[in-house]
Amino acid sequence: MESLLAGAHLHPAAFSPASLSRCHPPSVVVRGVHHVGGRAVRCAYTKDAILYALEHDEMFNSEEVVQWESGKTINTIAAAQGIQISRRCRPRYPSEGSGDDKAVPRHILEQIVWDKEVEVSQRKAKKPLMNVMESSENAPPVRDFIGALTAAYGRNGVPALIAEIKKASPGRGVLRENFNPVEIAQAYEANGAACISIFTDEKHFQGSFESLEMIRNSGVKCPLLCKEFIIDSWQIYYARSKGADAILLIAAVLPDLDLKYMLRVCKNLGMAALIEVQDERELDRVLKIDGVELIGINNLSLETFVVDTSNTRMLMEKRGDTIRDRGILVVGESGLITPDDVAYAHSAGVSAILVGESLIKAEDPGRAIAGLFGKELLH
Ligand SMILES: O=P(O)(O)OC[C@@H](O)[C@@H](O)c1c[nH]c2ccccc12
Repeated sequence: MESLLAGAHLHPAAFSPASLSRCHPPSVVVRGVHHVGGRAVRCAYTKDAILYALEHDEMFNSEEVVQWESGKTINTIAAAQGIQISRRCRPRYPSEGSGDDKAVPRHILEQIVWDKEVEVSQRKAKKPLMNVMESSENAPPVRDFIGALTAAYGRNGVPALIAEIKKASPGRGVLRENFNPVEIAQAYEANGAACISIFTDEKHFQGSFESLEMIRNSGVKCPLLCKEFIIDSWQIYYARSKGADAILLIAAVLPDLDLKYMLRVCKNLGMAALIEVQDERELDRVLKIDGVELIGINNLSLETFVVDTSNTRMLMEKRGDTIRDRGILVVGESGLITPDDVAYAHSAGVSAILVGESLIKAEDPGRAIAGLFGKELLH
């Protein structure tokens, strides 16, 4: 499966423009047999990998293409996995079809994803994959996100804190008027946050990649999570190029093959992936994937933006044993405000928590950390 990422073992004749024009970002679209040293190895190629290979003339000895995975559309594949988000697949290449502009999103998450498709296609047009890959190579070195969480948990005996920087959210509007992301990050770090999560989505959360980059260049040492709605591996390279050490992958948005592929992209870049689930079905999908190290259980429904803090406990009761056996670290996410909330999440079995609103809204977000835990954190 090495070719999954490299995209470098393909024969151009196997891929007609018509097949590439299908609407499949960036899932695996084709399976093939690749002959290595006389041995046939089954491979899966992503559309990005194919396009990358086509664009860069990196064609080697692909033999036979067995079957287009894409007899089905991405939406059919996703729906069969319980995903409620449809992809509109805005045109990226001239041969690709356009989305249906009159469609109405079913809920806020679908709206966000549709907006993200437009944003990413525009960003990609300005900075193609090759350029962003190159910038990611020149980015400041990756820091160990999971290591920082584990160390902080060991040090404090309470779940490690991923403190979040977000100016606004669709459910709550603007959370803080006087908003200086670098100052907040420094205050979080000084008060014992293990890692920092930075919203980069502009349209719905008023975040930016500039804040991520500024925080990374400000001397803050905590590993940084790029909090983005990732739908395309291009965004992972982009996040890395801006100094991110980890990214978020949302199981409600991404079909299994995208999760697997993107996890692999992350690992190749040395980054961590926080894979976020909100229900049992998503958790079971994620637990089937090899190499998962970090799962976030969200108490926030991304369809309704309603919070239920018992969600983490409920899912841990059901799947905690498997999670522990696999050595996966779980992050409890959203709606945590008081030391009792933290204790509740801890007793459910999480080793880390992701907290935004209750810190951001406080007059002094740094000092609010001691209030959240009921004690000062060591760092
Ligand atoms: O601000 P809160 O309730 O402390 O939650 C933080 C974080 O969990 C939340 O921002 C979040 C986690 N995953 C998401 C996905 C989309 C939107 C928001 C989120």
